[in-house]
Amino acid sequence: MDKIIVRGGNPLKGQIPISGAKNSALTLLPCALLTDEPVTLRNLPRLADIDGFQHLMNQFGVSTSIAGARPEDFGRVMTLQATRMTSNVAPYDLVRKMRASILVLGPLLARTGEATVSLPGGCAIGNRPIDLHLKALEAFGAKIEVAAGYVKATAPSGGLPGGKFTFPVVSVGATENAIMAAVLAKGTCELKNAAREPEIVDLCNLLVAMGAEIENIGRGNLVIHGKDRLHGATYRVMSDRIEAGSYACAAAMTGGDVELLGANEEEMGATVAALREAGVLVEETKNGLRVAAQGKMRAITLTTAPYPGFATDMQAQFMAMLCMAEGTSVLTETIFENRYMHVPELNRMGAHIETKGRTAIVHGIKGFTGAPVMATDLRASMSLVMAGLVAEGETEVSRLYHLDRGYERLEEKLAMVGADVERVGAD
Ligand SMILES: CC(=O)N[C@H]1[C@@H](OP(=O)(O)OP(=O)(O)OC[C@H]2O[C@@H](n3ccc(=O)[nH]c3=O)[C@H](O)[C@@H]2O)O[C@H](CO)[C@@H](O)[C@@H]1O
Ligand SMILES: C=C(OP(=O)(O)O)C(=O)O
Repeated sequence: MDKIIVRGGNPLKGQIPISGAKNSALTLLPCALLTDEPVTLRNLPRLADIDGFQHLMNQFGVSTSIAGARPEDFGRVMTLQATRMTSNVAPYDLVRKMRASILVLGPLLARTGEATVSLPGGCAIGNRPIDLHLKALEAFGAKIEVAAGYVKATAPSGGLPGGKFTFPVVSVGATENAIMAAVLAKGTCELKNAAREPEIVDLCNLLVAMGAEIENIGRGNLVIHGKDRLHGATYRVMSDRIEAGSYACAAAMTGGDVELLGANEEEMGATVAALREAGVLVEETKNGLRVAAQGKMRAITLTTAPYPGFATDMQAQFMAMLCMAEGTSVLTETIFENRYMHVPELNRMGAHIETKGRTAIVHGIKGFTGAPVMATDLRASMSLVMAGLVAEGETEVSRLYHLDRGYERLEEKLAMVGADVERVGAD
């Protein structure tokens, strides 16, 4: 299996192109199930998760074609067409590899009146139930049965009548599934306490481009008037605010100065605010965001929360960065119960982090020391690469399949800004 070798000590300097957002792409792809016309997505990141989703779509009989994919370019363009569906079953083997597969449930149900999807199960960061996905679909009139590890959703003949649902806790995925089911409902669907993440806005914008009628986009109370049919569209995936935030933290902790091409400050509010509070310079440029270190960083306190709060997907990267700040930072994880898998690995590299339940106390250190490390999830893996960028000596990060799920050609982008990093095949 491949490994990434990082030799620390180089400040990151230069420009980094930011890819299309994984978490947006994973909810835009299943929208192709909602129409028999072609849906073309531009700026799709080249990631293992996107390849996995393409296979899943092919399994339903959706044709997919990729254009303009020169190996040297970041991103690509994919056209999907669900002219005739050959299946509405998402099997365990495909779903278990990628939790986001559950996002086909709503659109399959809306398009074919029935969907059978394997339960995705938990993962390293937490239990991750799907009860809210099911309750929202039920509120819109679906019949839900769970048996033998699969969920089967059925709509009355003629389609989902529509209805109202209030989320007891904010869920990104459940909001997405509910929206995708609602756009083809017979009546009106209302969602309260819906997620407001920029990726949800991206989803709504694509659906509107396909002919959907959605009120209050970007707000917690969504009203969706179902349409008889949607049509095709061409749409550009938003840029990845988590990838951009990760490189911002990496630049800051290495004493660097980078321009993140395509990054959008408006969608990165809490990340930018936290960087500034830590003493990092962040300013908008014509093409994105400039992030530059300004001497020693200050310790800060952060608590993860649904958007517009501080993203759980940025917690591990901030933790690595704050190890290099002056003083003691406090991070609290409120979204996932087990999202501190990076702590023991960072501590092996010389960090001084203590966890007490959902809170992590991060004591500033003078520096990391390189070590062989591995992580059990995507952002945790990134935090280890980042520690490696400032560490004395060599850090060897293994289990790259986590990083490959969410960072397009990470080692190439880091090398573009002066990092000493290479991917090697393990013997
Ligand atoms: C592909 C994608 O977009 N993934 C993102 C999405 O994951 P995902 O959509 O899985 O995360 P959710 O927003 O649904 O999860 C938020 C919280 O709600 C709970 N919950 C969720 C659904 C449910 O039916 N019942 C329930 O209790 C979860 O356990 C968690 O504690 O949002 C997360 C929170 O911003 C991010 O970390 C992930 O990167
Ligand atoms: C947790 C994440 O993704 P997923 O929901 O795909 O596991 C993430 O992107 O940090």
